Amino acid sequence: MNSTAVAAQKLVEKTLTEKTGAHTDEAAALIAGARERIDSLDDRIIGLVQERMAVSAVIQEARVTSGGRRVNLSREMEILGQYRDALGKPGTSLAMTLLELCRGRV
Ligand SMILES: O=C(O)C(=O)C[C@]1(C(=O)O)C=C[C@@H](O)C=C1
Repeated sequence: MNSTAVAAQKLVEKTLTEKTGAHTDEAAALIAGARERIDSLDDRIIGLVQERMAVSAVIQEARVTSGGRRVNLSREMEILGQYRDALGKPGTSLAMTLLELCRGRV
């Protein structure tokens, strides 16, 4: 590497360190790699949420078309319990947000 390349590389490293909040290059590299995995997981989670919304709409449409109510509270209680059992109290909030996204899309 010539001196310009070394200077450019240093600039990149400094930026990476600043971006991650790490105090060593090693930690900055680890964090950058892990953030890529998180971005990929978040993409998949968003896709799954969108898929859940579509499936929920099919159920609600069938129920409403058959003369029933769009919302089914006993089923919502089951879902809230499942998330709370798996994730603790914040799981309940997550499930409520998911149900809010899924309700009313018929
Ligand atoms: O399972 C159902 O009966 C649904 O309508 C799906 C769903 C959900 O998104 O999980 C949505 C609305 C209901 O109030 C309960 C649950």
